[in-house]
Amino acid sequence: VMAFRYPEARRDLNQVDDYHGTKIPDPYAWLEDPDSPETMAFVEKQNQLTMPYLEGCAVRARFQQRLTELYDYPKFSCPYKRGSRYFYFHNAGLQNQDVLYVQDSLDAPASVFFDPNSLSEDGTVALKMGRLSEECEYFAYGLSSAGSDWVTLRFLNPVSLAPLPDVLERVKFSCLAWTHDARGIFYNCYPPQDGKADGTETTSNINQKLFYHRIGTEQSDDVLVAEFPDHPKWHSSVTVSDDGRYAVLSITEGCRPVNRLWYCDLQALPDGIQGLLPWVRLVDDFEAQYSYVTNEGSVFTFRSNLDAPRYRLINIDIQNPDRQNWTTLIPQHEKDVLGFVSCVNQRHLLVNYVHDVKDVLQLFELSSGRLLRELPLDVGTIAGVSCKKKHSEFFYKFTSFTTPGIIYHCDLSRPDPEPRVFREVEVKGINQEDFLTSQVFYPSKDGTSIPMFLVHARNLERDGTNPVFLYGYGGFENSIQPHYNVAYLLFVRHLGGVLAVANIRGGGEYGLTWHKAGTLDRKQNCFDDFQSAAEFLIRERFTSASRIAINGASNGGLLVAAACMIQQPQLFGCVVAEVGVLDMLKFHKFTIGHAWTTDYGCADDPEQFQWLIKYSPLHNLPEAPYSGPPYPAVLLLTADHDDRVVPLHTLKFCAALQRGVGGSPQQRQPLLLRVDTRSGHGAGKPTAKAILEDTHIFAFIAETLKLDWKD
Ligand SMILES: O=C([C@@H]1CCCN1C(=O)CCCN1C(=O)NC(c2ccccc2)(c2ccccc2)C1=O)N1CCCC1
Repeated sequence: VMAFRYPEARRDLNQVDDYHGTKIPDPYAWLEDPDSPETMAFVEKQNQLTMPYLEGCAVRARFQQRLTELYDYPKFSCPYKRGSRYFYFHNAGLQNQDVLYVQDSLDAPASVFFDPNSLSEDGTVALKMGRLSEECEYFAYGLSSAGSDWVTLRFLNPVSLAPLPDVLERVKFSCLAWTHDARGIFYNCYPPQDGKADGTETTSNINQKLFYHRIGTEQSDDVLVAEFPDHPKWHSSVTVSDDGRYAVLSITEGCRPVNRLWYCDLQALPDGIQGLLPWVRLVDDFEAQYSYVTNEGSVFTFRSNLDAPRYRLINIDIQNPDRQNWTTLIPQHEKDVLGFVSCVNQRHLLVNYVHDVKDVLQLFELSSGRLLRELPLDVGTIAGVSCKKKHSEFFYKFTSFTTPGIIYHCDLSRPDPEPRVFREVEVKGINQEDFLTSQVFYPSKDGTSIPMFLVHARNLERDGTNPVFLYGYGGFENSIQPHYNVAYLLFVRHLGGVLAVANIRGGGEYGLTWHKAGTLDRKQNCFDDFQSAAEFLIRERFTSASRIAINGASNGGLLVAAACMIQQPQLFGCVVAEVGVLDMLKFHKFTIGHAWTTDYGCADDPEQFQWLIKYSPLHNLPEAPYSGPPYPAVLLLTADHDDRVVPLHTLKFCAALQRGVGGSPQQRQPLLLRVDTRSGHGAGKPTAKAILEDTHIFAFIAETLKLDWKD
């Protein structure tokens, strides 16, 4: 008898697509319409099966109570000095959204500047972006609802807090750059589209445009300053230079770390910004990335990966723009990756390096590129920096798996500038001494050495029985560095687990070569690296296959749900796949999916179709009747307003999984789907939803791996 009766899902056997001569059935294509009664019924039935199971997990109540207790600690961002005042984000502990405060000095009383919690009952309206004009005349801010990428821009007077009537709609993936005269702001928006635009639609986002909005005017009067009708996939982003003179335009196509670099001398515009700007095309190809750092007159400094996969700083004098005149300000490091770079104190550069996935912070001289000093930092990650060229002081926030956050303050105008602890946050109830963080390097299938962080109790017995929570991402040059997560610590402390974070290829941990090695026709390297992590943990007697839970979200959902579960079902005991990319043949058709072809390729291309069909989760599941090794327990998560990775990926995959594997009598472990509502891909998720989701994830892991709570 089957352990679970899964909801029936209609299979439309007439739905067969032809990919360059190969016929591919797509029987659940009807699930691609989020608004059809049939799809809504499918979602309802899945939640009706899953929610009772999750509520019924033995440790759920205990985990939720403990997680809520430990989550309830005060959180602070670095302070940002704007004008004569300081602004910072703060969360008392369980507030759904962080609140923006302002104070006249670092030790003056603070008052609420902007509180997104007042904008919705359930905390699902989030402050996605905010920008004060140069002299603090105005505050521009973007709100998103229910987890969608769509943003509405509004403005307020930063002293009186009085709202302005200006409202800008259809904003998405936008820059927010004031001209220094504070008369207006550059931003991006999309043309009007048929149907909804609330984050539940799957309509493709193309033809993004760049506008200049003058304060006090209607959005319909905004000045179109850049558009690319011949390149519907292009994104543009403006930075106004530190001296306020130049609009620096970065043009990207998809998610490759490369961009064109155009600029406009705003002072040379006879009548100001009246139409398409006379952009000067400093770099007009997609060979490398150029990120504006600062400029001294006509000499611009860029962080670039041109002939430097681990990045370097180059200077370009726009009066002599030919490539042979470009110079190197800070050469590429022979091992470490150049991270963020910010100008501070007029003549210094605050420079971050990543050394074996751990952050380093150094101060350089802008004029010479000379290293001045290293700033002290424990083993971990810089979670935030606040500095401006015109300020002599700066702040940076340190975090790690066991440190919630330490904010440092450094003032370079002092004779002996030493960073000092500005704010250190403690978490009641967690003793940092209980945990041991280590970094190991393990061989992947092709012999490549892969870094992995481990966090476990000091007295861990390596007897092969410890449960493991193995997390990975593996794409888009996204590096997974140590970060504080209370749920991870509860898994270690109360479920006796080992947290493992594998820095697999596709990320940016070792620069472009690491990223490229996990993309396109080499995407299988990500899956090999992740499977090798599990094999290493078993070989080193941390654990055994049935005790391993793997988790990943977004591109990480592809990693776990698909490649690892399907390719090695016997290697894992539990899989939690969040908002995953699971239909690799059709992802480019929905919302912003077309931007991901830079990592994945596209099934429209015959050669790339061959790469994708080999690992696409939806297309590599067993067909019923299945008699292979039982699958791990599976929890699939998605949400109705996820317009980054639309829920259809997960819905179709769930239907195919439950039919292909769920019908087998050997399949004792659950294969479940939970679709959340008024929730999206993750950004801006309210605290209440985040706690509930982490509770469900770890309660499911505890239940299916049969873990007991230990106080
Ligand atoms: O969500 C994602 C991927 C991962 C990184 C951002 N992303 C995105 O899909 C971002 C979507 C929109 N977007 C671009 O298409 N280019 C970005 C960009 C930002 C960060 C990294 C790469 C590109 C951009 C826009 C304007 C100016 C400059 C850059 C951007 O925000 N995925 C979901 C699953 C697979 C990949």
